[in-house]
Amino acid sequence: MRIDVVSLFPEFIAQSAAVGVVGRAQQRDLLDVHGWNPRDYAQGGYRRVDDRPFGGGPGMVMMIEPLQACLRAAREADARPAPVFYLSPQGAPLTQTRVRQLAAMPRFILLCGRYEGVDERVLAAEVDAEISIGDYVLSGGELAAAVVIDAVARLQDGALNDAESAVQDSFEGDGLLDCPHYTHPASHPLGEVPAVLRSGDHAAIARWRRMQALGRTWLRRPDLLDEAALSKADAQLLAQFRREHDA
Ligand SMILES: CN(C)c1cccc(CNc2ccc(C(N)=O)cn2)c1
Repeated sequence: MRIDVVSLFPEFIAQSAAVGVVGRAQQRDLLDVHGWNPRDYAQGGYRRVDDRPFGGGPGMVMMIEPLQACLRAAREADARPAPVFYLSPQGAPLTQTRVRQLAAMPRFILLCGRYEGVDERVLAAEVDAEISIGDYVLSGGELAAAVVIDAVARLQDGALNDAESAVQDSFEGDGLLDCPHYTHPASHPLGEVPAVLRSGDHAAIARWRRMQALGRTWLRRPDLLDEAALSKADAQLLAQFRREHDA
């Protein structure tokens, strides 16, 4: 998979994509992240990339020309068609379902805004969809781009080794929150590890973990818990959790 990122700070993107799971995915040729700087496509001595907003008001707006030239260069760097996604607070909220869709694409381009954003005509002409990583404002789209890249990278086949891919089975797999996790020591002043996890009874362990995931989703994020989507076994486990919780 190839991801091209248009940003005034491409070094930020390159550095964040060089470490951890994303860096390893690149080393394994599962992913290619390329940064592009609109300033390299700005004409004139000052290499201007932003200007004052029409209609007045604070801040600056990123200009059309450098962005359009930079997007063209990024698009033409690879023969495959490339959707362009703009990271902005006005975008569609990023969900794991959306991450799975993005992770299945051969390539896409991420456009990172700075200042007050980009000229609306660029969005209309060049951007296929806007993505928001949450309802808050950052000083630039780069951190949001890094989030998208990380979430997509870990879904590439071969990116996670067995120890890490356990997480895929929980929230990412079925829309529930994760169950609690414990490791050595079994006894500690902070408390004991639940006995079931040390019982060796793998069916009971799987049931307990599922019940915990269902229960925690019910307690913390009932909006994620679509009763209809629950199997009969899930509904029974959740009912048992709620009985024990209310007891
Ligand atoms: C209107 N405005 C301030 C603005 C408009 C566009 C881009 C930016 C760059 N900052 C970002 C980008 C994304 C997110 C997110 N939530 O995904 C948060 N902040 C700011």
